[in-house]
Amino acid sequence: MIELVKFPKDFTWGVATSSYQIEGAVNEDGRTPSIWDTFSKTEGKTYQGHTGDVACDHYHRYKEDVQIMKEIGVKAYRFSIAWPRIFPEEGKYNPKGMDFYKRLVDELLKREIIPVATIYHWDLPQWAYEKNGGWLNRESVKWYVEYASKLFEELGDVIPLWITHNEPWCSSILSYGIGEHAPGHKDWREALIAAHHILLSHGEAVKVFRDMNLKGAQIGITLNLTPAYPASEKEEDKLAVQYADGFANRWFLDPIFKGNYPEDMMELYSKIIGEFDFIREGDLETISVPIDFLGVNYYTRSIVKYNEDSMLKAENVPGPGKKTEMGWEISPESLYDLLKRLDREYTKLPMYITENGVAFKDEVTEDGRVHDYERIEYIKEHLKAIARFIEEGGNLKGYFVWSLLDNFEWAHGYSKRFGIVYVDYETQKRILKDSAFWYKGVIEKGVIE
Ligand SMILES: N#[N+]C[C@@H]1[C@@H](O)[C@H](O)[C@@H](O)[C@@H]2O[C@H]12
Repeated sequence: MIELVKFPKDFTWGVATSSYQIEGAVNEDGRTPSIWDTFSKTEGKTYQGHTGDVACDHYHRYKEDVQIMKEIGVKAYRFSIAWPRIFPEEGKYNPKGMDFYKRLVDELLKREIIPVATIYHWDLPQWAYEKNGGWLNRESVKWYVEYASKLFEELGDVIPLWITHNEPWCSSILSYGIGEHAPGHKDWREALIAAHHILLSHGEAVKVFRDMNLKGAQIGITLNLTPAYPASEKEEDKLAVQYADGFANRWFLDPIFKGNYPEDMMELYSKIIGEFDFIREGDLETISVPIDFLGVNYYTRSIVKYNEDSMLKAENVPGPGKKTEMGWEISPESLYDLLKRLDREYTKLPMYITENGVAFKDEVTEDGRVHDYERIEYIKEHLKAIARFIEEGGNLKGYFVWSLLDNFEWAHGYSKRFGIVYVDYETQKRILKDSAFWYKGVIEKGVIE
């Protein structure tokens, strides 16, 4: 007996991308460098020195890509807007840069695909970084609000869903603390300062959004969340989970939904960074202004054991499940656990899975196809976890596959393929993978078998 898992008729089936990862055209129509242009051109920062100079050439091929979305039947397209196209210099608006997004949105609306815009997906203008370190400078909040306000003015009447930030954990901790992403700093105090200013900019942008009273438009934020599990039943491993959870999840969930940073993490971090003198009166009220939805990016879980020598008192141990090309354990059941926890402890607001997907070694076979069965299996199992949550009354409104296209996977360059559409970077030819055809069927029927 084949088990059929049904989704609500109005479920939002989508795909997601981001500007620096697919657009290319880095010097076109007034765009100036972002921190990722600089970082990717810095020796040793990306796989084989790959950059986003050309990427998927989406800036020129966007009509073809929107047509592909139509063929797959997606209902919504989550893309990000490149800040350096809109404000190539401080205070200098670039209408030509905005015009690209107006053309893109027109194409989407012509095909009845809902545009979902991420305001910041990591491509900070280089000019902002050069003013005392970008997100380290509290002025970044002002620059960001000026940028977001212009987007609301110019596109607020045609884009119904706005995401202020993509994965603030990555644009602060990974970028200013761990150093794997642009601008590549390795300073814990800087990481927490950047996180604070990014969250503050989120809150200030939401306030402006509310004041503009954009009919039918909603605003939220996308967090990458990684549920942590203990390596054993030992009390010390459970303590390791508490800190791993605070590090990955609560440091962002708590200020947004509870109006405070988690006490246990403040105590832990204060031993490393000293005073939290960058937090001012009223900041947490701003950060926790009400939003309309939460975007959740989910890829994997973590399993941790206690390690006295680690700053977080936690050390990752590999999970028993199958691993992806990124080395991440496949754990759809942890997505179910995560959603139930968010519902229980944080919010009853609508949620969207704004990214879920997987990298495997995709190859074009002799028949000219890409038989990515493992990706179909991955998406199917995660959709089943989502369906179970919805079945139990969970307020989950949509799912965006990461990604529409194979693209520039940050420090991994083009070595990791996440797309449901294969990109031959030599020719820029697009090939719908088997997963794209499978996803088309799921969208058409609203069920998975
Ligand atoms: N890695 N990985 C894939 C994917 C990345 O390509 C996106 O840009 C991020 O939002 C998030 O990290 C997830």
